[in-house]
Amino acid sequence: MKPVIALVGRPNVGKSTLFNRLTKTRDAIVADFAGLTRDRHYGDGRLGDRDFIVVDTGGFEPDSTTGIVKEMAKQTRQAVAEADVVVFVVDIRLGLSAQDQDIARYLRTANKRILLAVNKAEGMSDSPLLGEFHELGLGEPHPISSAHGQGIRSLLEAALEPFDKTEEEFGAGPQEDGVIRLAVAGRPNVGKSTLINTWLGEERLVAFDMPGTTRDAIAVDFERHGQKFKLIDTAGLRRKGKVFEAIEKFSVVKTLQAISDANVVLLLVDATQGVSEQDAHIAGYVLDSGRAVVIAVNKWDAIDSYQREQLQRSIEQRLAFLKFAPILNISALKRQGLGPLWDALASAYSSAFKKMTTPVLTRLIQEATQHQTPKRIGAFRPKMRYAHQGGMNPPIVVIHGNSLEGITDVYKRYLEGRIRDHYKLVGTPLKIELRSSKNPFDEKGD
Ligand SMILES: Nc1nc2c(ncn2[C@@H]2O[C@H](COP(=O)(O)OP(=O)(O)OP(=O)(O)O)[C@@H](O)[C@H]2O)c(=O)[nH]1
Ligand SMILES: Nc1nc2c(ncn2[C@@H]2O[C@H](COP(=O)(O)OP(=O)(O)OP(=O)(O)O)[C@@H](O)[C@H]2O)c(=O)[nH]1
Repeated sequence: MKPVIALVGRPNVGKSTLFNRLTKTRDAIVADFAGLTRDRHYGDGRLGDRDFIVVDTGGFEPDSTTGIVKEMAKQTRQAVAEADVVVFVVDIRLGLSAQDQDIARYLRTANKRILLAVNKAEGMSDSPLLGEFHELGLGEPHPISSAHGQGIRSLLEAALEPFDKTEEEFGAGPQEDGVIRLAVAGRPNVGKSTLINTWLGEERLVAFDMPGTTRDAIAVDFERHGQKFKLIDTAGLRRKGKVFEAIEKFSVVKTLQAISDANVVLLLVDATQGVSEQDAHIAGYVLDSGRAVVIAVNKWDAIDSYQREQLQRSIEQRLAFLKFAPILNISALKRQGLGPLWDALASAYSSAFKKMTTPVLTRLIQEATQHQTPKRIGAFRPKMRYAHQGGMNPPIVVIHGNSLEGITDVYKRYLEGRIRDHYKLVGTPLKIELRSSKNPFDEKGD
């Protein structure tokens, strides 16, 4: 599982700036789409080949007892509880404050790995001002400048140090071993546990590991018609373990971790509620992850035909950015639509791991160009030469050529459509990467 880093500190010390710096290195699979709501409090980060999740918290005032401030403190506590590492951010220009002392006192009791980041320290890495932060009793202060990107790498290295190298901690990444790693995501009450209990009542349960610690995900292995599945970290089953009774019902962190450990995500939407803001958020995380997706509208039995029509339209609109995902209507309670759902999950998995050869991909892009030439931008017309597969789950197609920076998003989508049609890809995003030869003059004339 990806380690989780929570950023904590009083308002205005630069947490959001640090968050943006830690998360912007990851390139999102697609650009902005209408309807895609991104949550600025959770993001994916990467250091070398190590992935992690960053959680930004509102300004933290541990003793506040009222209104919105109290709510912020509650969310911060949850973020700390779910984190593997807490980065406590302070401001060197304002110096150590009583509030910092309060936060430090709270953090020392939280029983977590804590790193102290002294922000706004550009050009001050040797400053004697750093010394006073030792008082917090949280170890060596790390001088950083979030705004200027100084000291960030060594802070991250220290943060991720306990997770070094063990592949398990970072998730083995997408694997194709015939076992479909499946995460069921959806907001509380959508019917996750009903669906899972229905499945597990009907299919052959192979193994069920109760987690030993909060870091372990629950994984349930089962088989259907000879196809092996591994169900990852399901909220409904978690409820039965008495160890976890105190955990919030819905956790973004757990959802993000489960999504990144999965090959295929089943996104459940509640037919009686429509697509909520929270559904759109979860869908946004799924999109960013690059995982295969199937959308199932549960409780289909509970709405009438007029509502069904309305709902279908609103799903198509609000989740338009997941239009590669098939949408199925099911009733977990009445056991309806479950056969087609299995088929959709299996097709999404095989699409995500589709093998695409260089000759076929190259032929596809050549045919696409013959059919519709990319527009000339400036002096050069983009010229695609060949394409090969660069990854799976999601499938990545890398196209090589000249002046490819001139290829527009519209043209990219056109190429994507042609590749999708040829390979009959359903339920998986497809990523296209363009690599231009450095100097178009070098190959002029051919
Ligand atoms: N000089 C300097 N200023 C910084 C640095 N990082 C952030 N700032 C500035 O500090 C101010 C607060 O930054 P934010 O990132 O919004 O702080 P925050 O802790 O997220 O604040 P809240 O959203 O109120 O919790 C902004 O004006 C930033 O430009 C830094 O490394 N150096
Ligand atoms: N009509 C109808 N009700 C359903 C269906 N599936 C679940 N429900 C009901 O929806 C409610 C919530 O179901 P749960 O399975 O507990 O939902 P959950 O997503 O696991 O909820 P949390 O555990 O709170 O995250 C229960 O009252 C279920 O009986 C369905 O297909 N049709």
